[in-house]
Amino acid sequence: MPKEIAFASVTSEIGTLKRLLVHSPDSGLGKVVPSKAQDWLFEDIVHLDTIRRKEYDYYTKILLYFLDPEKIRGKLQQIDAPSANRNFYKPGHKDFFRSDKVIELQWLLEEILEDHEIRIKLLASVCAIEGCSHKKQEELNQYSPVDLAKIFISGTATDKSLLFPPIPNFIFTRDIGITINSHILLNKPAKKARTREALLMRYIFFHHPLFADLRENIIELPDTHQHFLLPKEGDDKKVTLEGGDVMVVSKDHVLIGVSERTSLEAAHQAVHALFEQNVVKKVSIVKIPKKRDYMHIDTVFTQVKRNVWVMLGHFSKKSIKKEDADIVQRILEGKKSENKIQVIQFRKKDLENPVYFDNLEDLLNDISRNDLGCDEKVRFIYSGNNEFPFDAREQWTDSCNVLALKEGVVLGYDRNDKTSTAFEKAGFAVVPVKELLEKLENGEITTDDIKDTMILMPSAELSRARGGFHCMSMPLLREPLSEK
Ligand SMILES: NC(=[NH2+])NCCC[C@H](N)C(=O)O
Repeated sequence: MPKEIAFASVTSEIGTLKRLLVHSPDSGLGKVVPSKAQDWLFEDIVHLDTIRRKEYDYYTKILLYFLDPEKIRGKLQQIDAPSANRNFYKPGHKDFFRSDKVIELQWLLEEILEDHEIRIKLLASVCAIEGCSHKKQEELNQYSPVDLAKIFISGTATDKSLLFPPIPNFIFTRDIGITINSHILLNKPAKKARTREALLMRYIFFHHPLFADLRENIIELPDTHQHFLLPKEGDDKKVTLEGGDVMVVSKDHVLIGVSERTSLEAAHQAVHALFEQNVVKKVSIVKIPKKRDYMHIDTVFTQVKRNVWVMLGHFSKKSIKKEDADIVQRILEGKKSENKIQVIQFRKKDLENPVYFDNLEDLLNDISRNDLGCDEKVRFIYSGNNEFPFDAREQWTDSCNVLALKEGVVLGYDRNDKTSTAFEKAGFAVVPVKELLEKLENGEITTDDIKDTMILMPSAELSRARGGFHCMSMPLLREPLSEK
Protein backbone atom coordinates (compact mmCIF):
# COMPACT_ATOMS: atom_id res chain seq x y z
CA MET A 1 0.00 0.00 0.00
CA PRO A 2 1.40 3.45 -0.80
CA LYS A 3 2.46 5.33 2.26
CA GLU A 4 0.11 8.21 2.98
CA ILE A 5 1.85 11.49 2.37
CA ALA A 6 1.19 14.26 4.87
CA PHE A 7 -0.22 17.56 3.63
CA ALA A 8 2.21 19.54 5.73
CA SER A 9 5.51 18.52 7.26
CA VAL A 10 8.78 20.40 7.30
CA THR A 11 11.79 18.89 9.02
CA SER A 12 14.62 20.74 7.31
CA GLU A 13 15.55 23.81 5.30
CA ILE A 14 16.82 21.80 2.33
CA GLY A 15 14.79 18.60 1.83
CA THR A 16 13.11 18.51 -1.60
CA LEU A 17 10.35 21.11 -1.60
CA LYS A 18 6.94 19.60 -2.30
CA ARG A 19 4.39 22.22 -1.31
CA LEU A 20 4.50 25.89 -0.33
CA LEU A 21 2.40 29.02 0.11
CA VAL A 22 3.11 32.01 -2.09
CA HIS A 23 1.52 35.28 -3.10
CA SER A 24 2.34 36.95 -6.40
CA PRO A 25 2.65 40.75 -6.56
CA ASP A 26 -0.87 42.22 -6.53
CA SER A 27 -1.91 45.68 -7.72
CA GLY A 28 -1.30 47.02 -4.19
CA LEU A 29 2.45 46.99 -4.90
CA GLY A 30 1.78 49.47 -7.66
CA LYS A 31 0.11 51.83 -5.17
CA VAL A 32 3.05 52.37 -2.83
CA VAL A 33 3.88 56.09 -2.83
CA PRO A 34 7.33 57.47 -2.01
CA SER A 35 6.20 59.12 1.22
CA LYS A 36 4.82 55.81 2.53
CA ALA A 37 7.41 53.42 1.11
CA GLN A 38 9.41 53.21 4.35
CA ASP A 39 6.32 52.88 6.58
CA TRP A 40 5.17 50.08 4.34
CA LEU A 41 8.63 48.51 4.63
CA PHE A 42 9.66 48.96 1.01
CA GLU A 43 12.91 50.70 0.23
CA ASP A 44 11.59 52.28 -2.94
CA ILE A 45 8.57 52.24 -5.21
CA VAL A 46 8.44 49.35 -7.68
CA HIS A 47 7.28 49.08 -11.30
CA LEU A 48 4.36 46.70 -11.22
CA ASP A 49 4.45 45.28 -14.73
CA THR A 50 8.20 44.62 -14.54
CA ILE A 51 8.09 43.01 -11.11
CA ARG A 52 5.35 40.68 -12.33
CA ARG A 53 6.11 39.87 -15.93
CA LYS A 54 9.88 40.11 -15.97
CA GLU A 55 10.62 38.87 -12.47
CA TYR A 56 8.04 37.10 -10.30
CA ASP A 57 6.51 35.12 -13.20
CA TYR A 58 9.87 33.33 -13.54
CA TYR A 59 9.62 32.33 -9.91
CA THR A 60 6.16 30.86 -10.53
CA LYS A 61 7.43 28.96 -13.57
CA ILE A 62 10.45 27.44 -11.89
CA LEU A 63 8.42 26.50 -8.80
CA LEU A 64 5.79 24.79 -10.94
CA TYR A 65 8.47 22.98 -12.96
CA PHE A 66 9.92 21.50 -9.78
CA LEU A 67 6.76 20.98 -7.73
CA ASP A 68 3.84 20.58 -10.14
CA PRO A 69 5.25 20.06 -13.64
CA GLU A 70 1.98 18.90 -15.23
CA LYS A 71 0.72 22.45 -14.98
CA ILE A 72 3.47 23.86 -17.11
CA ARG A 73 5.62 21.37 -19.01
CA GLY A 74 5.29 21.84 -22.77
CA LYS A 75 2.84 24.71 -22.34
CA LEU A 76 5.14 27.66 -21.81
CA GLN A 77 4.73 29.14 -25.26
CA GLN A 78 0.98 29.13 -24.89
CA ILE A 79 1.06 30.43 -21.30
CA ASP A 80 3.32 33.32 -22.18
CA ALA A 81 1.77 34.24 -25.53
CA PRO A 82 0.81 37.95 -25.58
CA SER A 83 -2.80 36.95 -26.37
CA ALA A 84 -2.95 34.93 -23.10
CA ASN A 85 -2.62 38.22 -21.22
CA ARG A 86 -0.81 36.57 -18.25
CA ASN A 87 -4.11 35.01 -17.23
CA PHE A 88 -2.32 31.86 -16.09
CA TYR A 89 -0.69 33.92 -13.33
CA LYS A 90 -3.81 35.78 -12.19
CA PRO A 91 -5.66 34.36 -9.19
CA GLY A 92 -9.38 34.79 -9.78
CA HIS A 93 -9.07 34.22 -13.55
CA LYS A 94 -10.47 31.02 -15.03
CA ASP A 95 -7.08 30.20 -16.62
CA PHE A 96 -5.21 30.64 -13.29
CA PHE A 97 -2.81 27.75 -12.58
CA ARG A 98 -4.58 26.61 -9.36
CA SER A 99 -1.92 24.34 -7.99
CA ASP A 100 -2.19 22.52 -4.68
CA LYS A 101 1.61 22.35 -4.55
CA VAL A 102 2.45 25.97 -5.35
CA ILE A 103 -0.45 27.41 -3.41
CA GLU A 104 -1.49 31.02 -3.99
CA LEU A 105 -2.95 32.67 -0.89
CA GLN A 106 -5.34 34.89 -2.80
CA TRP A 107 -6.99 31.77 -4.17
CA LEU A 108 -7.44 30.32 -0.66
CA LEU A 109 -8.85 33.62 0.54
CA GLU A 110 -11.39 33.64 -2.32
CA GLU A 111 -12.46 30.15 -1.31
CA ILE A 112 -13.02 30.87 2.38
CA LEU A 113 -14.98 34.01 1.48
CA GLU A 114 -17.61 31.83 -0.17
CA ASP A 115 -18.78 30.84 3.30
CA HIS A 116 -21.29 33.45 4.48
CA GLU A 117 -20.38 33.35 8.15
CA ILE A 118 -16.63 33.55 7.58
CA ARG A 119 -17.12 36.35 5.11
CA ILE A 120 -19.15 38.44 7.58
CA LYS A 121 -16.64 37.93 10.39
CA LEU A 122 -13.57 38.63 8.29
CA LEU A 123 -15.16 41.65 6.67
CA ALA A 124 -15.99 43.10 10.10
CA SER A 125 -12.43 42.47 11.30
CA VAL A 126 -10.78 44.05 8.26
CA CYS A 127 -13.12 47.05 8.49
CA ALA A 128 -12.37 47.41 12.19
CA ILE A 129 -8.59 47.46 11.79
CA GLU A 130 -8.78 49.73 8.74
CA GLY A 131 -11.34 52.10 10.29
CA CYS A 132 -14.03 51.74 7.57
CA SER A 133 -17.46 53.30 8.09
CA HIS A 134 -20.52 51.13 8.58
CA LYS A 135 -21.76 52.17 5.14
CA LYS A 136 -18.48 51.10 3.52
CA GLN A 137 -18.69 47.75 5.29
CA GLU A 138 -22.20 47.20 3.88
CA GLU A 139 -21.00 48.14 0.41
CA LEU A 140 -18.07 45.77 0.59
CA ASN A 141 -20.41 42.96 1.45
CA GLN A 142 -21.89 43.23 -2.04
CA TYR A 143 -18.70 42.05 -3.75
CA SER A 144 -18.10 38.53 -5.06
CA PRO A 145 -15.56 36.38 -3.13
CA VAL A 146 -13.03 36.84 -5.95
CA ASP A 147 -13.31 40.63 -5.84
CA LEU A 148 -13.44 40.82 -2.06
CA ALA A 149 -10.23 38.75 -1.77
CA LYS A 150 -8.57 41.18 -4.18
CA ILE A 151 -9.81 44.16 -2.17
CA PHE A 152 -8.65 42.72 1.16
CA ILE A 153 -5.16 42.26 -0.25
CA SER A 154 -4.69 45.27 -2.53
CA GLY A 155 -6.87 47.77 -0.65
CA THR A 156 -8.31 48.84 -4.01
CA ALA A 157 -11.97 48.45 -5.09
CA THR A 158 -12.95 47.19 -8.53
CA ASP A 159 -13.64 50.79 -9.64
CA LYS A 160 -9.96 51.45 -8.79
CA SER A 161 -10.71 53.66 -5.78
CA LEU A 162 -8.34 53.18 -2.83
CA LEU A 163 -10.24 52.01 0.26
CA PHE A 164 -7.40 51.27 2.62
CA PRO A 165 -3.64 50.76 2.41
CA PRO A 166 -2.23 47.85 0.43
CA ILE A 167 -0.29 45.05 2.16
CA PRO A 168 2.64 44.94 -0.25
CA ASN A 169 4.67 42.64 2.02
CA PHE A 170 2.17 39.80 1.61
CA ILE A 171 4.49 38.49 -1.12
CA PHE A 172 6.87 37.57 1.74
CA THR A 173 4.84 34.57 2.83
CA ARG A 174 7.75 33.26 4.94
CA ASP A 175 6.93 35.78 7.60
CA ILE A 176 3.25 34.90 8.14
CA GLY A 177 3.58 31.45 9.66
CA ILE A 178 6.02 28.59 10.03
CA THR A 179 5.59 24.87 9.49
CA ILE A 180 7.57 23.04 12.15
CA ASN A 181 7.25 19.29 11.69
CA SER A 182 3.46 18.98 11.44
CA HIS A 183 2.68 22.07 13.48
CA ILE A 184 2.08 25.61 12.31
CA LEU A 185 3.35 28.47 14.42
CA LEU A 186 1.47 31.70 13.66
CA ASN A 187 3.29 35.00 13.51
CA LYS A 188 2.67 38.19 15.47
CA PRO A 189 3.95 40.95 13.24
CA ALA A 190 6.16 43.62 14.74
CA LYS A 191 5.19 46.26 12.22
CA LYS A 192 1.76 47.80 11.78
CA ALA A 193 2.10 47.53 8.00
CA ARG A 194 1.87 43.76 8.34
CA THR A 195 -1.14 43.49 10.69
CA ARG A 196 -3.77 42.76 8.04
CA GLU A 197 -1.61 39.98 6.60
CA ALA A 198 -1.65 38.22 9.96
CA LEU A 199 -5.43 38.55 10.23
CA LEU A 200 -6.05 37.11 6.75
CA MET A 201 -3.69 34.24 7.48
CA ARG A 202 -5.37 33.39 10.74
CA TYR A 203 -8.67 33.03 8.88
CA ILE A 204 -7.10 30.94 6.14
CA PHE A 205 -5.34 28.56 8.55
CA PHE A 206 -8.38 28.17 10.78
CA HIS A 207 -11.04 27.94 8.07
CA HIS A 208 -9.69 26.64 4.77
CA PRO A 209 -10.39 22.90 4.37
CA LEU A 210 -6.78 22.34 3.22
CA PHE A 211 -5.69 22.89 6.82
CA ALA A 212 -8.50 20.91 8.43
CA ASP A 213 -6.22 18.15 9.72
CA LEU A 214 -3.74 20.64 11.09
CA ARG A 215 -6.07 22.76 13.13
CA GLU A 216 -5.21 21.06 16.41
CA ASN A 217 -1.57 21.72 15.60
CA ILE A 218 -1.72 25.48 15.17
CA ILE A 219 0.30 27.31 17.80
CA GLU A 220 -0.56 30.91 18.67
CA LEU A 221 1.65 32.83 21.04
CA PRO A 222 -0.34 34.75 23.67
CA ASP A 223 0.41 38.36 24.51
CA THR A 224 2.09 39.19 27.78
CA HIS A 225 -0.09 40.32 30.66
CA GLN A 226 -1.09 43.96 30.15
CA HIS A 227 0.95 44.17 26.96
CA PHE A 228 -1.14 47.17 25.90
CA LEU A 229 0.51 49.25 28.60
CA LEU A 230 3.94 48.74 27.12
CA PRO A 231 5.34 51.90 25.66
CA LYS A 232 6.60 51.39 22.13
CA GLU A 233 7.01 49.26 19.04
CA GLY A 234 10.14 47.19 19.37
CA ASP A 235 9.88 46.71 23.15
CA ASP A 236 11.38 43.33 24.03
CA LYS A 237 8.50 42.55 26.40
CA LYS A 238 6.01 42.72 23.54
CA VAL A 239 5.34 39.41 21.85
CA THR A 240 6.27 39.82 18.18
CA LEU A 241 7.49 37.02 15.95
CA GLU A 242 7.91 36.85 12.17
CA GLY A 243 8.63 33.71 10.18
CA GLY A 244 11.90 35.00 8.70
CA ASP A 245 13.29 34.50 12.20
CA VAL A 246 12.37 30.83 12.46
CA MET A 247 14.30 28.02 10.77
CA VAL A 248 13.58 24.34 11.09
CA VAL A 249 17.06 22.91 10.62
CA SER A 250 16.27 19.32 11.59
CA LYS A 251 13.28 17.40 12.88
CA ASP A 252 14.45 18.00 16.43
CA HIS A 253 15.94 21.46 16.19
CA VAL A 254 14.54 24.93 15.47
CA LEU A 255 16.39 28.25 15.34
CA ILE A 256 14.60 31.38 16.49
CA GLY A 257 16.08 34.79 15.77
CA VAL A 258 15.75 37.65 18.21
CA SER A 259 15.93 40.66 15.94
CA GLU A 260 14.35 43.90 14.86
CA ARG A 261 11.14 41.91 14.39
CA THR A 262 11.12 39.03 16.85
CA SER A 263 11.19 39.94 20.51
CA LEU A 264 12.95 38.18 23.34
CA GLU A 265 9.57 37.56 24.98
CA ALA A 266 8.24 35.87 21.83
CA ALA A 267 11.32 33.65 21.66
CA HIS A 268 10.87 32.77 25.33
CA GLN A 269 7.23 31.81 24.77
CA ALA A 270 8.02 29.89 21.60
CA VAL A 271 10.62 27.77 23.43
CA HIS A 272 8.00 26.77 26.01
CA ALA A 273 5.26 26.14 23.45
CA LEU A 274 7.51 23.99 21.26
CA PHE A 275 8.78 21.92 24.18
CA GLU A 276 5.41 21.53 25.90
CA GLN A 277 3.74 20.33 22.72
CA ASN A 278 6.64 18.00 21.95
CA VAL A 279 7.29 19.62 18.59
CA VAL A 280 11.11 19.62 18.88
CA LYS A 281 13.84 18.76 21.36
CA LYS A 282 16.19 21.68 20.83
CA VAL A 283 15.69 25.42 20.25
CA SER A 284 18.57 27.79 19.55
CA ILE A 285 17.96 31.47 20.13
CA VAL A 286 20.05 33.51 17.70
CA LYS A 287 20.32 37.13 18.76
CA ILE A 288 21.32 39.50 15.97
CA PRO A 289 21.65 43.28 16.07
CA LYS A 290 18.31 45.10 15.78
CA LYS A 291 18.95 46.80 12.50
CA ARG A 292 16.91 47.37 9.36
CA ASP A 293 19.74 45.81 7.31
CA TYR A 294 19.30 42.51 9.09
CA MET A 295 15.58 42.48 10.01
CA HIS A 296 15.32 38.65 10.32
CA ILE A 297 17.97 35.94 10.72
CA ASP A 298 17.25 34.70 7.18
CA THR A 299 18.72 37.96 5.87
CA VAL A 300 22.13 37.00 7.25
CA PHE A 301 22.29 33.26 6.57
CA THR A 302 20.41 30.40 4.92
CA GLN A 303 21.23 26.79 4.18
CA VAL A 304 22.24 25.41 0.77
CA LYS A 305 23.21 21.80 1.48
CA ARG A 306 23.73 19.70 4.57
CA ASN A 307 27.28 20.96 4.75
CA VAL A 308 27.00 24.29 2.90
CA TRP A 309 25.62 27.61 4.16
CA VAL A 310 25.57 31.11 2.72
CA MET A 311 26.18 33.84 5.30
CA LEU A 312 27.32 37.37 5.97
CA GLY A 313 31.03 37.42 6.86
CA HIS A 314 30.39 40.13 9.42
CA PHE A 315 29.15 37.41 11.80
CA SER A 316 32.08 35.13 11.09
CA LYS A 317 34.72 34.37 13.68
CA LYS A 318 37.29 35.22 11.01
CA SER A 319 35.77 38.57 10.25
CA ILE A 320 39.18 40.23 10.04
CA LYS A 321 39.81 40.67 6.36
CA LYS A 322 42.96 41.22 4.37
CA GLU A 323 41.96 44.64 3.13
CA ASP A 324 41.49 45.96 6.65
CA ALA A 325 44.82 47.47 7.44
CA ASP A 326 43.91 48.41 10.98
CA ILE A 327 43.42 45.10 12.67
CA VAL A 328 43.23 46.60 16.16
CA GLN A 329 40.28 48.72 15.18
CA ARG A 330 38.55 45.80 13.52
CA ILE A 331 38.91 43.63 16.60
CA LEU A 332 37.61 46.38 18.87
CA GLU A 333 34.65 46.95 16.55
CA GLY A 334 33.91 43.24 16.52
CA LYS A 335 33.73 43.21 20.31
CA LYS A 336 31.02 45.88 20.44
CA SER A 337 27.87 44.21 21.59
CA GLU A 338 25.69 45.86 18.92
CA ASN A 339 27.72 44.14 16.20
CA LYS A 340 27.70 40.71 17.72
CA ILE A 341 25.67 37.60 17.34
CA GLN A 342 24.87 35.47 20.39
CA VAL A 343 23.49 31.99 20.37
CA ILE A 344 21.89 30.22 23.32
CA GLN A 345 20.78 26.67 22.72
CA PHE A 346 18.11 25.13 24.96
CA ARG A 347 17.63 21.39 25.17
CA LYS A 348 14.34 20.08 26.44
CA LYS A 349 15.95 17.37 28.51
CA ASP A 350 18.30 19.78 30.30
CA LEU A 351 16.70 23.22 30.21
CA GLU A 352 18.85 24.64 32.94
CA ASN A 353 22.11 24.04 31.16
CA PRO A 354 21.95 25.72 27.77
CA VAL A 355 24.85 25.62 25.33
CA TYR A 356 26.39 28.91 24.13
CA PHE A 357 27.97 29.73 20.77
CA ASP A 358 29.60 33.08 20.16
CA ASN A 359 29.70 33.03 16.39
CA LEU A 360 27.49 31.81 13.64
CA GLU A 361 29.86 29.34 12.01
CA ASP A 362 30.19 27.31 15.19
CA LEU A 363 26.42 26.94 15.41
CA LEU A 364 26.00 26.07 11.72
CA ASN A 365 28.92 23.68 11.87
CA ASP A 366 27.34 21.98 14.86
CA ILE A 367 24.00 21.64 13.02
CA SER A 368 25.62 20.14 9.91
CA ARG A 369 27.67 17.66 11.91
CA ASN A 370 25.56 16.74 14.88
CA ASP A 371 21.96 17.29 13.71
CA LEU A 372 22.41 16.30 10.08
CA GLY A 373 25.19 13.75 10.48
CA CYS A 374 27.60 15.24 7.93
CA ASP A 375 31.10 13.81 7.66
CA GLU A 376 32.26 16.15 4.91
CA LYS A 377 33.87 19.46 5.70
CA VAL A 378 31.28 22.14 6.47
CA ARG A 379 31.67 25.03 4.03
CA PHE A 380 30.57 28.65 4.15
CA ILE A 381 29.87 30.81 1.13
CA TYR A 382 30.11 34.46 2.11
CA SER A 383 28.01 37.36 0.88
CA GLY A 384 29.91 39.38 -1.73
CA ASN A 385 32.72 36.82 -1.63
CA ASN A 386 33.56 38.39 1.75
CA GLU A 387 35.05 41.46 0.07
CA PHE A 388 34.25 44.91 1.36
CA PRO A 389 32.03 46.71 0.31
CA PHE A 390 30.33 43.96 -1.74
CA ASP A 391 29.60 41.89 1.37
CA ALA A 392 27.32 44.57 2.82
CA ARG A 393 25.90 45.69 -0.52
CA GLU A 394 24.91 42.19 -1.56
CA GLN A 395 23.53 41.27 1.86
CA TRP A 396 21.27 44.31 1.54
CA THR A 397 19.96 42.83 -1.72
CA ASP A 398 19.44 39.40 -0.16
CA SER A 399 22.54 37.45 -1.17
CA CYS A 400 22.15 35.41 2.04
CA ASN A 401 18.45 34.74 1.54
CA VAL A 402 18.29 31.77 -0.81
CA LEU A 403 15.51 29.19 -1.11
CA ALA A 404 16.44 25.53 -1.55
CA LEU A 405 14.20 23.71 -4.06
CA LYS A 406 16.11 20.58 -3.12
CA GLU A 407 19.41 19.92 -1.44
CA GLY A 408 22.08 21.96 -3.24
CA VAL A 409 19.71 23.69 -5.70
CA VAL A 410 18.85 27.22 -4.64
CA LEU A 411 17.17 30.32 -6.00
CA GLY A 412 18.94 33.65 -5.57
CA TYR A 413 19.06 37.12 -7.09
CA ASP A 414 21.02 37.76 -10.28
CA ARG A 415 22.30 41.11 -9.05
CA ASN A 416 24.62 39.70 -6.37
CA ASP A 417 27.59 39.12 -8.68
CA LYS A 418 30.32 38.57 -6.12
CA THR A 419 28.19 36.11 -4.17
CA SER A 420 27.60 34.21 -7.42
CA THR A 421 31.36 34.09 -7.93
CA ALA A 422 31.68 32.69 -4.41
CA PHE A 423 29.10 30.00 -5.28
CA GLU A 424 31.11 29.12 -8.39
CA LYS A 425 34.30 28.92 -6.40
CA ALA A 426 32.52 26.54 -4.04
CA GLY A 427 31.77 24.24 -6.99
CA PHE A 428 28.21 25.28 -7.85
CA ALA A 429 26.88 25.90 -11.35
CA VAL A 430 25.40 29.37 -11.62
CA VAL A 431 22.64 29.46 -14.23
CA PRO A 432 20.13 32.14 -15.24
CA VAL A 433 16.55 30.94 -14.83
CA LYS A 434 15.61 31.77 -18.44
CA GLU A 435 18.32 29.47 -19.75
CA LEU A 436 17.25 26.70 -17.41
CA LEU A 437 13.57 26.99 -18.34
CA GLU A 438 14.43 26.81 -22.04
CA LYS A 439 16.41 23.63 -21.49
CA LEU A 440 13.65 22.12 -19.37
CA GLU A 441 11.00 23.05 -21.91
CA ASN A 442 12.85 21.69 -24.94
CA GLY A 443 13.58 18.45 -23.11
CA GLU A 444 17.35 18.90 -23.02
CA ILE A 445 17.30 18.37 -19.24
CA THR A 446 14.89 17.39 -16.47
CA THR A 447 14.72 18.81 -12.96
CA ASP A 448 16.38 15.60 -11.71
CA ASP A 449 19.50 16.50 -13.71
CA ILE A 450 19.92 19.78 -11.86
CA LYS A 451 22.43 19.40 -9.04
CA ASP A 452 24.56 21.83 -7.01
CA THR A 453 23.21 24.89 -8.76
CA MET A 454 22.45 28.47 -7.92
CA ILE A 455 19.56 29.54 -10.17
CA LEU A 456 19.81 33.25 -10.88
CA MET A 457 16.53 35.11 -10.82
CA PRO A 458 15.91 38.60 -12.24
CA SER A 459 15.76 41.04 -9.35
CA ALA A 460 16.00 44.73 -10.18
CA GLU A 461 12.49 45.51 -8.89
CA LEU A 462 11.96 42.64 -6.44
CA SER A 463 15.01 43.54 -4.38
CA ARG A 464 13.57 47.00 -3.64
CA ALA A 465 10.91 45.24 -1.58
CA ARG A 466 13.78 44.01 0.66
CA GLY A 467 13.30 40.27 0.64
CA GLY A 468 14.62 37.31 -1.36
CA PHE A 469 13.20 33.90 -2.26
CA HIS A 470 13.54 32.53 1.25
CA CYS A 471 11.18 35.33 2.31
CA MET A 472 8.89 34.74 -0.67
CA SER A 473 8.08 31.17 0.35
CA MET A 474 6.31 29.48 3.21
CA PRO A 475 7.15 25.78 2.85
CA LEU A 476 4.39 23.39 3.92
CA LEU A 477 5.97 20.16 2.81
CA ARG A 478 9.54 19.07 2.29
CA GLU A 479 10.75 15.52 1.78
CA PRO A 480 12.60 14.36 4.90
CA LEU A 481 16.35 14.27 4.45
CA SER A 482 17.63 10.73 4.16
CA GLU A 483 19.43 9.44 7.23
CA LYS A 484 23.19 9.66 6.95
N1 LIG B 1 11.90 36.82 5.92
C1 LIG B 1 12.28 38.00 5.47
N2 LIG B 1 13.54 38.33 5.52
N3 LIG B 1 11.36 38.83 5.01
C2 LIG B 1 11.63 40.09 4.40
C3 LIG B 1 10.48 41.01 4.53
C4 LIG B 1 10.70 42.29 3.78
C5 LIG B 1 9.62 43.30 4.04
N4 LIG B 1 9.73 44.42 3.19
C6 LIG B 1 9.66 43.75 5.48
O1 LIG B 1 10.41 44.64 5.78
O2 LIG B 1 8.94 43.25 6.29
